Amino acid sequence: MTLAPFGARLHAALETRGRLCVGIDPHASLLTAWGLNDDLAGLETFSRTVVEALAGEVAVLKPQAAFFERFGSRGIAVLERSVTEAREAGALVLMDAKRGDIGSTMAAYAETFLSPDRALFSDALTVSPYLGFGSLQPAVDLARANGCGLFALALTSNPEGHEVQRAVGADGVSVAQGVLNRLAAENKGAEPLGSFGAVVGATLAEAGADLAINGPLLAPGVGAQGATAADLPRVFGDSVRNVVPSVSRDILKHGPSVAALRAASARFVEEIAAAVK
Ligand SMILES: O=C(O)c1cc(=O)[nH]c(=O)n1[C@@H]1O[C@H](COP(=O)(O)O)[C@@H](O)[C@H]1O
Repeated sequence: MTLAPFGARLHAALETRGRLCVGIDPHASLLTAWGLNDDLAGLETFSRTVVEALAGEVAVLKPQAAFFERFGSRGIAVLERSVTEAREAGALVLMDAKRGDIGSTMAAYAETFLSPDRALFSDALTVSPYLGFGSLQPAVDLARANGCGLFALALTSNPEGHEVQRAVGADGVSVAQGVLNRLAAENKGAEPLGSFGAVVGATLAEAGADLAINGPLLAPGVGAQGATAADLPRVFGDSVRNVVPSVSRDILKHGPSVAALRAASARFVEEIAAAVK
């Protein structure tokens, strides 16, 4: 079955389920706070609970691969099941693996996450463009062919990102703006929304870049990193209509109660809707 383009699927999901991505980040401290052990069984219970609570509710779930990789191949098996079950329950899955390498290796990463016949097949993948945006071409091509999306790191939520991303090249264009321009080119003419998104932290004092890429803008940093829904219009300006705020710890801390997880994510959806008119 061929999927419709990711941008169109995301646009529809945001309209029907609300504008929110929830991260599945099984931190050791969260497992402990949920009364679980920091082991494979704890990981399994945590992930199953988040998927059960939220995959039928929120537009996007974003598993953070690092927390599953901590447990080796059996942790990755848990990740595989989480992805499959979340997709079956109707959530779009954005795999947060931040892959980026030379083109020939990038092709293998793309196959892993963006080929429908692979166990970790996801609707979209976070990618790092810092080996040069062109090195991502195999992922761009496979995503386009299979109805998937990419989110390229442009202006990340952490303070250290600035030294690389705000650097200005000989042409007077910042590194981040260069990434945004390449994404805009990939999204040209796409309706209602392109499939090639940027990551732009909600924690930024200001974007200081042209965010009109005709694609989604993933905005981590809301909650535990200090940003709030009210910050979004200031950071994103007119492009706020394409923002997809992402929250992990500030929702996950409400578990293990399924009802409390749902209530916390519903509160964020409401706050975001009120801030992003
Ligand atoms: O790509 C990301 O999702 C991401 C990019 C970024 O600039 N900053 C950022 O925090 N993230 C991820 O978003 C999540 C943030 O988690 P919380 O701070 O708990 O909401 C983590 O999984 C990060 O790896």
